[in-house]
Formats: sequence, C-alpha cells, structure tokens
Amino acid sequence: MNKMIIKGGHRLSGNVTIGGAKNSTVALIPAAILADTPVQFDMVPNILDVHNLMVILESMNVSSDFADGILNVDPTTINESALPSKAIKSLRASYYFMGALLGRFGRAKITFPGGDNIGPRPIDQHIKAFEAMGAKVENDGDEIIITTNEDGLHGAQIFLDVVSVGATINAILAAVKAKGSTVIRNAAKEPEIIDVVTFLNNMGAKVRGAGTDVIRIEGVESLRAKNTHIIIPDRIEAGTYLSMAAAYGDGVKIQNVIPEHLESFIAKLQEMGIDLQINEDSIYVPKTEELKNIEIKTMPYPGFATDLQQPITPLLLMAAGDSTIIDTIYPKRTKHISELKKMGAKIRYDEGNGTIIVSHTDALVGSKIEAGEIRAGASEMIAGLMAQGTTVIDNADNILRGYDNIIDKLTNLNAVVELVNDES
Ligand SMILES: CC(=O)N[C@H]1[C@@H](OP(=O)(O)OP(=O)(O)OC[C@H]2O[C@@H](n3ccc(=O)[nH]c3=O)[C@H](O)[C@@H]2O)O[C@H](CO)[C@@H](O)[C@@H]1O
Ligand SMILES: C=C(OP(=O)(O)O)C(=O)O
Repeated sequence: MNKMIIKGGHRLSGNVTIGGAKNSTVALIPAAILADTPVQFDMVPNILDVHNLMVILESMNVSSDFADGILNVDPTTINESALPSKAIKSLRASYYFMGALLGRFGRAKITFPGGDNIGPRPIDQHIKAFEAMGAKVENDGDEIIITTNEDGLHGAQIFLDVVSVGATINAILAAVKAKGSTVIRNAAKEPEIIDVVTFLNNMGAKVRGAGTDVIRIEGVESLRAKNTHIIIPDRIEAGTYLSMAAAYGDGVKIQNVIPEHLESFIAKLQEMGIDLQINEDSIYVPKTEELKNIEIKTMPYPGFATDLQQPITPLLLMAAGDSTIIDTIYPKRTKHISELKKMGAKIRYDEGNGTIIVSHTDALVGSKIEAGEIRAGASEMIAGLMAQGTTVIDNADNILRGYDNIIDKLTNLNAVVELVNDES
C-alpha cells in the first residue's frame, strides 16, 4: 500500500494531458480475449487496474506487455483456468470476464468482483442478460458459475431494469459471438460503451446503436483485429483536473479532452462563474476569484457523473454559499466527508434526504486521512493541494487504481507531492 504525501499551498499552473479512459480500458482488456488474433491498444492509462487485469490475463495463458501507453494482448493461446481471486477482487471491472469468457468458451467461473466500496453494487442485471441468452447462472459461495448447453448462447431481447454501464457492456460481450440477434433496451449510453463497441466492430462484430438506449447485435463467428485501437480520453480524470484547476489554479490548460463528453460537468463550472476557454481538444481554466454556489444531482450519462461528485467537492468549498449534491446513482458515496472534515471542511451529509451540503470554507489544514475509494481519494488529494501544511493520504492505492501517472502530472503543475510505499 502507498501513502500520498502532499505539501499543500503551492498554486497550480501549466498544462496537463489526460490519459485513456479507465472505464473503457478495463472493459477493452477483457474484451480482447474474444479475438482470434493478437490485439493492440494505444493510450492505455498507467493505472493499477490495468496491471491487475494483466495478472488475470496471465492466469489464462494470455500474454500481454505494456509500455509507453501501448498494450499488446495475445489471446491466441488462451486456456480455461482458475482466475486469481486477489486480482479479481482488486477491481470492479473483473466482472467483464463473465461476458467475455461466455463469448469465448460458452461458460465462466469467477469470484464476485471487487472495486470501489461505494454502497451496494448488485449484478442482477448482468445475470438477467446472460440468462436471457440461454445461460444457467449459479452461485457457489463467493463464486459465480455460468454454463450453457451444447448449443451455446443465443440472441435474446433484453430490457434492463436499471440503466447500467456494466450490464450493458457485459451483455454486448456475451452477445457478439452468440447465435442470432440480440436487442438490449434501456441500455446505458456512456462514451466508454461506444469505445468498446468501436473496438469490437473494427474486429468484425456487428453492433449498432451504441450511445443510444437501444443496442442491436448480430452474432458473428470470429473476431480478428486489423488495427490498433486508440482509447478515448478519460472524462473523469479530465473532470478531476478541471475541478482542481478551478479551485486552486492560476491558469491551467487541460489537454486531450473531448469536451462533448463533459457537457454536464462543464455547465456546472460555468454556472459557478468560471470562464472556461473550450477548444476542440483542450480546456483552459483561468484563475477565478468569485465562485457561486450550485446544486448537483448525479444521473446516468449524459447527466452529471457520480464519479465526479467527490472530485468537484473541494471546489464547492470555495463557493460563496451552500452547495448541495444528491447522488442518485450511489447515495452512500460519502467516504470523503469524514476525511475532508478532518481538514476543516464545512460539509455534512443529511441521511434523511440523501443530500450532501457543502458550505463555504475559508481554509483547509493538512491532515492524516484515508482514501476509502478512488474518487474519495481524488477529492482528498485536491483538498490536500489546497491546504496549508502537509496531508498524508493512506490507502493511496485507491487513487492509483484510476489516475494515470498522477505524481508526474501533479508535479508538472507545480504541486509538491510524493508516494511512499508503507509495505515494509
Ligand atoms: C468499471 C466501470 O465502468 N465503473 C463505472 C460503472 O460501474 P458499474 O457498471 O458497476 O455501475 P452501473 O452503471 O452498473 O450502476 C448504476 C446503478 O445501477 C445499479 N445496478 C447495476 C447493475 C445491476 O446489475 N443492478 C443494479 O441495480 C447500481 O447499484 C447503480 O445504482 O458505472 C458507474 C456509474 O456510472 C461508475 O460509477 C463506475 O465508475
Ligand atoms: C467507481 C469507480 O470505479 P469502479 O467501478 O472500477 O470501482 C470509479 O471509477 O469511480
């Protein structure tokens, strides 16, 4: 486990370049095992989730190598073997091996996934989709065992009861090589879903409608990679730097951004009075002295992302009055609150109506705190940069799960920050 040590009080300036999207990457890597050829990804973020997925691939005799943002995966000698439960538990997206193994072998056996502790995270909609396609799903303790009869998976009509990113992608992974047509209704519309479908279609899959709430899939026999897949920029990483720059920057340019993926987030910054300069693939955040308070409600895409409600919180502390946040996706996603309070933040959670109230706070002080999950950690990291004195964030591996080359990027922005491994 790593600790992040931040010497606060150094205002940020300069440029930062956003990496490839974590939530695309963690689906693309499992999706690679559907291919009958080696595959190559570019713009792969250097994050712990990628390294843990490589450990899972290795256990199936799938070789992979990763350097300078390029990840090669060779699934041509894949075999069915027990997957390492420690790596499976280290991230949420290991659930994509269910859909991918089903597509490849017609069966899957996998430990329940881990990932961020942000309240209940059921996978009933994933299971419903697999069952609709003819799979039998059983639980054995902490393991999920999914089987099909000799005919394998067949196409199906699937109506998701809740809009779920994971269930939408898992249903696609299972359906691309199933026999016949599948229609997924009430599908999630996140850009990462389009990214995964672009990868699959470039290998010969027949998937239409990604990015809308109806996705139609015609099963195909084989998937073969012909070119390198370039991963889209991480809109959540970009939103984190936008928040940080607006809260404590003297002028910061955020590069490799698709502004259209951040419309709801950008609208909130503009509502606060921040005069963002938005270009084709970059956003400049000027220093802003007076910030208005706002109200936020998280929603499925294109609404305000749950993954950005914690990272925007330190910025809300600077606003003139009380701001409110209601997280409709994960109402209990509040692990940052106790830690920010230790730093002097005026913030509270009203459990009765599920509202987080963030009040103007004059100063934050460096403290010893803990990153309970990735975005709580991101929120605390921004607060640490803004605080007077030193902040030590325990369990910083939760931040490293999803923030590409974080120390280098912050250092380039004038921050004073380091990681210390406290294993010994
Ligand atoms: C690896 C990845 O891409 N993670 C993202 C993904 O997580 P994940 O795919 O796990 O989140 P979902 O979109 O599935 O969850 C959305 C909502 O649906 C509920 N639900 C989900 C599945 C299910 O079978 N049953 C059910 O009830 C969840 O409890 C949640 O309230 O989307 C979340 C919501 O945007 C983000 O916070 C995560 O960063
Ligand atoms: C919740 C998140 O990740 P995961 O679903 O991988 O746990 C996140 O990225 O904010």
